[in-house]
Amino acid sequence: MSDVRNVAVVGAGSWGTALALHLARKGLGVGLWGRDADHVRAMQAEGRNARYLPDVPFPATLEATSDLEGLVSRADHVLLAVPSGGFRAVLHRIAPHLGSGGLIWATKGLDLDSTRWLHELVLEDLGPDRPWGVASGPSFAGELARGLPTALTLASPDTDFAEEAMAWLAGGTLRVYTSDDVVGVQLGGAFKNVLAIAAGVSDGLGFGANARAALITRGLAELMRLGAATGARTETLMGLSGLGDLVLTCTDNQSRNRRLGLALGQGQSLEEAVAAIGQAVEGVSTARIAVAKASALGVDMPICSQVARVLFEQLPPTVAVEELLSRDPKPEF
Ligand SMILES: NC(=O)C1=CN([C@@H]2O[C@H](COP(=O)(O)OP(=O)(O)OC[C@H]3O[C@@H](n4cnc5c(N)ncnc54)[C@H](OP(=O)(O)O)[C@@H]3O)[C@@H](O)[C@H]2O)C=CC1
Ligand SMILES: O=C(CO)COP(=O)(O)O
Repeated sequence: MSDVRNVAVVGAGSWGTALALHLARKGLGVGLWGRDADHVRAMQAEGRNARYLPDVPFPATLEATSDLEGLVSRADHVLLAVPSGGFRAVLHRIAPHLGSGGLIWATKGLDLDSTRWLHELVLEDLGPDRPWGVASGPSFAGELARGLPTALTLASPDTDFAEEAMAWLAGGTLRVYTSDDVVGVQLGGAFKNVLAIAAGVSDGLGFGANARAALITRGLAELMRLGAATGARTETLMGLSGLGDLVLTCTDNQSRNRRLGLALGQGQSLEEAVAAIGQAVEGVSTARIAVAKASALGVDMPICSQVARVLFEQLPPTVAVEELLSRDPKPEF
């Protein structure tokens, strides 16, 4: 039984709100920070997050706030759920105000400017003594928010902290597994978004189930090669935060990354598609990072590279697929 009573959830989008709802339903006191004061006032007045999860009312134990510094200074632990593009700035902002507890983030992505893993930013800002961990896995916000069964992996270099965090995060319909493979868990969560765009493009072009399954498995091969070059463990990439999340987001239209790909495959521009989705589509910036990592590490990532060319070089999706199919023959592994 955990003695954690108060958790600060930073980021009042879909995922932060879903996690906050889950924790509040477990009986924890949860403060949910949103950056937009008008949005926070609306959540306080309506007792729900009409912008991101309109159908799920807040329990009495969940309070929205725009006082970030006050919230994190009072919390036993902090759960960060902002998009990767805002991670660094929010981390800088909260670092001087954290209480004595740990930091967990549920962001999927890397730092675009530096292409560094988020745990490297955390170590730089919070130093070696602050316990931290990253939570990732196949988890659509709407499903967790509605109390549907979900499983995540929580990775931390500190095994005791991972077990403690698991105790207050898990329960009800959320099962949490621990891991110490912090690179593997971040790698799967981030780069599957690029592959979900690829699967969406394929389906948007009207290609069939064969093509989708090929993209998922050859995409997994790209994750494995990147993992081998960065120290991730194969079993992590075959687990919830790798294959689990890859299959989820490549096959279900709740995925915003897959929906972006569908729209591109059906002829929409990147700008039109991102605007229509209106929420974080992390695979766009992660596609740039994939190209940078593949080149810096000498890793072959043809699907991720073609996604980046479709996104940023106006390569027509049909040509991207033709080029993938006409690559030189080679052994599967
Ligand atoms: N949604 C999901 O099912 C899941 C999402 N994730 C991950 O969680 C992270 C957050 O995504 P999600 O909640 O879905 O995104 P949403 O688009 O639903 O919400 C984004 C939230 O972050 C805020 N925000 C946007 N940019 C910044 C910034 N620069 N600084 C501070 N806050 C910012 C937005 O504020 P505003 O409303 O004012 O724009 C909004 O509250 C992503 O990394 C995503 O991959 C992980 C698992 C599941
Ligand atoms: O990461 C997610 C589910 O695990 C959410 O995927 P999207 O960001 O593509 O919606």
